Amino acid sequence: MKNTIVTLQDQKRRGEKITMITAYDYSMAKLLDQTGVNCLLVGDSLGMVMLGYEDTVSVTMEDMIHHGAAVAKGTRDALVVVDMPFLSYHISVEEAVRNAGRLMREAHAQAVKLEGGSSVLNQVRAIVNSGIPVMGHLGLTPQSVHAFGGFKVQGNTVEQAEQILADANALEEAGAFALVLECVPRGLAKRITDEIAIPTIGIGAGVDTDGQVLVYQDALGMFEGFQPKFVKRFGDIGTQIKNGIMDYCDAVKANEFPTIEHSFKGSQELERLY
Ligand SMILES: Nc1nc(=O)c2c([nH]1)NC[C@@H]1CN(c3ccc(C(=O)N[C@@H](CCC(=O)O)C(=O)O)cc3)CN21
Ligand SMILES: CC(C)C(=O)C(=O)O
Ligand SMILES: [Mg+2]
Repeated sequence: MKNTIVTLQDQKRRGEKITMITAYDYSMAKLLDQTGVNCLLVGDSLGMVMLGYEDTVSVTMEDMIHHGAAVAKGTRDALVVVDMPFLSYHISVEEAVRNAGRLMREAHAQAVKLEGGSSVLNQVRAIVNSGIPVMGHLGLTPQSVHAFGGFKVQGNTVEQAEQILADANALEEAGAFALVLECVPRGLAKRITDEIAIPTIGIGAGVDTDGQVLVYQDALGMFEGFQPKFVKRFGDIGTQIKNGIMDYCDAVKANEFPTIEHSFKGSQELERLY
């Protein structure tokens, strides 16, 4: 069944956990969608897991549209949310609305996600007013990695925690339909989840958020760059890929692949000649 922003909000009301996983291309989106996962996130983490960058800062609108459109094509049931990349919503409210609109029109997103609290409230209001659902993202907001001095847990001082709580309330007030909480202490995530009416989706935010999100390469053992503490491996697809392709290479070298079943017989006319 098609998931919408309304079904996600109903899940919070009913106390039913929300599931979200990243997706970046057509064939993977098609597989992931068949699992019944509620939400596919075309994350700007694609810069790191698909393009090999050190962080997400270099990701462009064109990258997000390219991958977003592929995911939308492969998805039937999940809600497709596309990240707004660094600097696509900071320069002006107008640019933010234009870029959110491009993600809807050109990537066929059903909602957009952007990072930050008090500094982006005008943008959130304007995008929501144009009819585009907005998901917020607080805590470790990776587009600010250089301001944070690394990918570090956020909200560990009382002052920081109060700011994140205030930002969560302000995002709800500005019209966000849901909120990602990344790398914050679990008590803070619980407090926010209890205090706001919109669903919270955690990544490294403990067990009490209304839902969870992971990068699929982390969940399936397909990314060898780093493994944050919040990741659990639910599969070992990296090993399966390597073993499968080693078997393929061995079979080619041993003349065991292809066999006659994988070959095309020529026409009768051609069979006489070759
Ligand atoms: N593959 C992948 N998975 C992710 O979860 C992810 C990305 N890429 N790219 C974008 C951001 C970056 N993220 C990250 C990256 C590293 C840590 C990390 O190493 N965290 C340390 C905690 C460091 C500290 O607070 O001192 C950890 O041990 O979890 C956390 C989030 C989350 N996002
Ligand atoms: C990790 C999630 C929340 C994200 O923003 C991304 O994948 O880009
Ligand atoms: Mg992101």
